[in-house]
Amino acid sequence: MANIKILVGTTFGATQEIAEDCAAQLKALGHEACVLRQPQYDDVVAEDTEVLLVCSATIGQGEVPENLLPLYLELRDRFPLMPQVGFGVIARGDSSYDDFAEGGRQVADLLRELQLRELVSPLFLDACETMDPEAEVDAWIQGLAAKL
Ligand SMILES: Cc1cc2nc3c(=O)[nH]c(=O)nc-3n(C[C@H](O)[C@H](O)[C@H](O)COP(=O)(O)O)c2cc1C
Repeated sequence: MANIKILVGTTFGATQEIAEDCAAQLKALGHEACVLRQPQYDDVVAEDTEVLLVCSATIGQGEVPENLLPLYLELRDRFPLMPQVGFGVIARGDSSYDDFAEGGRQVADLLRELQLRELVSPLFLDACETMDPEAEVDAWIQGLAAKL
């Protein structure tokens, strides 16, 4: 059983719903999962953090949503190395924009720099293609859970 902290980056709420679905599925598989809508630096670097699951949309011109941005910037500034922590990223965007899913990509890049272990490749969700990504998310979570 793993302790999974789900960090949400959202502006309009769609990615929050995805994060809640992930939490429900991970709990059904016997893991501990909590969704952090305003994730703080201390939550992330806490000793009980085993896995970070980042569910992030993109806003502006390829930017991390405002609710996740302070944590992103603090991690980038303070640069805590966390090789003992695993991670996965769900990056939601819209391919009609130039910088598709760039917010999630930026977070994934930073977590790699901080030496977290990438458990599975990021899942990219295109709001332009599918409004209801539940099946894709469920399959991806199964893949993640197999690595825990
Ligand atoms: C003003 C605005 C800017 C956006 N910029 C981007 C972008 O640069 N790249 C991208 O992939 N998606 C972009 N999107 C699309 C959102 O990421 C997408 O609609 C997503 O589903 C929103 O998720 P949320 O409801 O969790 O905020 C933008 C949407 C808006 C409204």
